[in-house]
Amino acid sequence: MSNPYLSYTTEQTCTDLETDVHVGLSNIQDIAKRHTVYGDNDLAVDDDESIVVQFLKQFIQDPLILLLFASAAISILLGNIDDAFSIALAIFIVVTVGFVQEYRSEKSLEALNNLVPHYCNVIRSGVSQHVVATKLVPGDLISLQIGDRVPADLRIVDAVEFEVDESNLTGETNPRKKTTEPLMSNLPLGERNNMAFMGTLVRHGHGRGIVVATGADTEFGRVFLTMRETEKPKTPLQNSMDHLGKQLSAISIAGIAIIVLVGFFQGKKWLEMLTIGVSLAVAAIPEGLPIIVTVTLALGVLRMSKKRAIVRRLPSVETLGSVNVICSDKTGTLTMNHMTVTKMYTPGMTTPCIIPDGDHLDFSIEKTVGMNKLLLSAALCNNSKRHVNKSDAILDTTSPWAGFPVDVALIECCERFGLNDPRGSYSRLSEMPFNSERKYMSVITNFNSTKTTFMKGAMDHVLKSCAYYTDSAGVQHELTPSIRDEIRSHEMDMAKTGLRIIAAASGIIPNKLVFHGLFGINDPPRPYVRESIQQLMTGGVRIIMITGDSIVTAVSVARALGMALPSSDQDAIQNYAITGDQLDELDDSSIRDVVSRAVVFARTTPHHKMKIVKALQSLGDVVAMTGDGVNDAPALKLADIGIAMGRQGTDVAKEAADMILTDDSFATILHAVEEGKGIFNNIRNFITFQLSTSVAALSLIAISSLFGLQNPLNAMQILWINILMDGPPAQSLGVEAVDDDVMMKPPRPRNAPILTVQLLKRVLISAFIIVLVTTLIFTVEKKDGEVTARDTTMTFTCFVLFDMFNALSCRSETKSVFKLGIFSNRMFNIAVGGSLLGQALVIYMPLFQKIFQTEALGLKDIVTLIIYTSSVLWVDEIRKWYLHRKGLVRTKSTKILGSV
Ligand SMILES: Nc1ncnc2c1ncn2[C@@H]1O[C@H](COP(=O)(O)OP(=O)(O)OP(=O)(O)O)[C@@H](O)[C@H]1O
Ligand SMILES: [Ca+2]
Repeated sequence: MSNPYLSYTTEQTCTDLETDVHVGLSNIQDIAKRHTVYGDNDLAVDDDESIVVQFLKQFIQDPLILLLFASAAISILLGNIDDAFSIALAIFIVVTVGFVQEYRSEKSLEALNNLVPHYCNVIRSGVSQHVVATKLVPGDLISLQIGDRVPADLRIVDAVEFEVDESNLTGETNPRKKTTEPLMSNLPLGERNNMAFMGTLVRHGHGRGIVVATGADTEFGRVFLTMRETEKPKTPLQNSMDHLGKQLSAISIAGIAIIVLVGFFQGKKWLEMLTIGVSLAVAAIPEGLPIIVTVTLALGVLRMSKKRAIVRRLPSVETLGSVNVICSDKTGTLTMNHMTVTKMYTPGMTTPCIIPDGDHLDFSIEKTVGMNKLLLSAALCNNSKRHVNKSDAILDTTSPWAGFPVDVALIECCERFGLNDPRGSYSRLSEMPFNSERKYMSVITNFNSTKTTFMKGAMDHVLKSCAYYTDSAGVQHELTPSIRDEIRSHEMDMAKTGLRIIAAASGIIPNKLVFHGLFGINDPPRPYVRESIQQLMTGGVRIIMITGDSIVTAVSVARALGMALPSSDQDAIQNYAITGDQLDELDDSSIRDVVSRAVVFARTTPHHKMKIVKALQSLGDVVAMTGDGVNDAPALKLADIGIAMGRQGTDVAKEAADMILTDDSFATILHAVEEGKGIFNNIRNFITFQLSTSVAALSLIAISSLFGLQNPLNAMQILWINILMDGPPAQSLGVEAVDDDVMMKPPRPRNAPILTVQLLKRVLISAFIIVLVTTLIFTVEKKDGEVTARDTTMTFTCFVLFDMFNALSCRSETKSVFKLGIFSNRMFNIAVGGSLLGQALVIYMPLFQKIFQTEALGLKDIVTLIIYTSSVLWVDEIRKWYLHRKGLVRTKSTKILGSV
């Protein structure tokens, strides 16, 4: 499809869209009108099918339901209207419960899509504003910089080394350079160089563009609409659940076929056998299993989002429980990224001068000429800006300055020494901006018509460019090797206390600058990081720090945070820490050796992150990696779980990541890993519950058929049991709160099966008890030889109560429900309460009595049944107690005892 804006000049584009290339749209009413015409700039599409149609579809989708309908029809033909009515009602209930669950699962999946709002910078009335991208309208003027996601389809009106990565739209992996020139209007998507498309990512430079299409009208919107038709990819867990479901179906159908055949040969009524067979199939096949898994995953993700971790892809939830290495950057994730200068050093000082804490500007430190030169370089080589708008601040500081935290710390230090921002009097001729590869910043300025270079940054980089130094009196000397050593040893001393070191220099000859001294900058650890690291480590997760900072500073901070380092600095630095440069000199096998034991990677550039992740993965580790920058994106993609910083991270990093931390804090990763492990436990718990019910129901009928007994449960009762098994009680096991002890368990191996021997044993034990006791009750009740309504009611109620007690004990695999708190899962209480109420209606309400062929039971009956059926809980409690006694379960308390 051609696009007219391709061939328009920028002026024509503006005229056509009635906007301005410099100030953007200005009229608020006009913007509102455009918004009503074009709608929100997003891709949310209404479901084309009404909820009623979706519901009705359920009746014809499942072959088993159709079979049930058939048996209802046959019942009518044979004149058994009552039976037909009962079956029809049962179908209705089964389908409704299934539908409600599926509908809920879809709604919660939809909610996931709306968790990460996109922001963008729009210029309206000439003022730049940070707004949610959904509010954009055609004609809006957008400014974009490196790391941004393009919020709508734009005709570019301004481009400075502007390169956009369009791989998610065109598949082309090389970023495309953009221009403002008019082109032919029928170019293919990949060659439309004067346009930027929604969802693509800015990789270089900066630019501006006019919105020409929003929402579903964008190129991405078109692709999205066709994409929606194709099925959503499933997570590995969902796939294995589908697989498990199929296997169980095959087994059940074989079993049911045998039951029906045997019954038939025994001369039972074939219609009754057919109905029971089909109901049993409905009950024994856990068709609800995949749905409950999806809902559990989705609800887990929503819960995590409340704890500030936003999972962008459902499969990541599963991976979280398997993560055994977390690579974290230091600044901003482990530390606050809130920096203050606490020490200053100029050559000649015996000890660095300590800058007292506090806000007051007047303090009694004599500012030497040398210190003044140091401060001046730091102030001139600085990009911090005064806040225009307080609400713009991304950081929680009260500082009136915005910019790189190092720059802010330095300019604030200058202010405290009474040096007011001197940048106005020195015009800046050029700049080498700071980035994580360069590790310094320098500017060339013009003052009184002399060109002077000012530089600040990591010490090694600065010292390399210096040939002289100034002493406290400001006198210039040659930088001899012995002075260099002296400076290094002071740097070392300051870094050992965890301070980040920034050196500063200035001079007229670019490669022979004059060294002025060092700043020691404090960046306190974030709260709870130490505790989180501790908990993760006890849970068998290795924590690795990967930082751009110096090795000494990094080791010191790592140790303060309780990471696994020896107490001697020498030992720690030599054996457990390594710099990026050293890493570059190693071959693949030595790298693997290093990453298997190193705790700190210092002076790294973003490409080292990839190397480290690759090496860890080749060792079989499941790696989580944090990052924020454009250059971190490849490593984030590569890691098993890429974690982007929601506040300070770029859109590029966020798009590459699987999870986003909305508070940028390491402690949040702990919560996410906890949830990941917990969700997996919950899934296993309800599988245990469903399987034991299913096995018990199937065996009960099978046994009575094989021994030529009458059926202990009729079709309606079996269907009712199915609702309990597949429905609310099972689902409520999926939202069980994460157990405290979960972090004591080691991460789950990458491909660990869900059905373990232990789980199957537990299923079989419970099923065995249920079948045994239920058969017993049935035989005792029908002593008179005749199966009466009372007999089946007792058997039926017995089975249902068993199911409830079984659900209760399935709330945890290893922990006593009395320790969990019997009423601590609210959804469980509601589900079980509802089920019991339903059961009461079924046996006491005349209408239902007729349908289910039941009879009212006396209080004594109920008490007897409760006593019998609680056995399944007691036996499981004994099993749990035994596990603890044998020390087969690690809990918080055993660990604490063990470590004392
Ligand atoms: N704004 C700046 N100007 C000049 N030099 C800087 C600036 N910020 C940091 N540095 C220097 O660059 C070094 C490395 O910074 P870099 O940004 O690579 O690490 P970081 O990203 O802050 O740390 P981490 O990787 O732990 O988040 C610092 O140790 C410091 O010496
Ligand atoms: Ca960083």
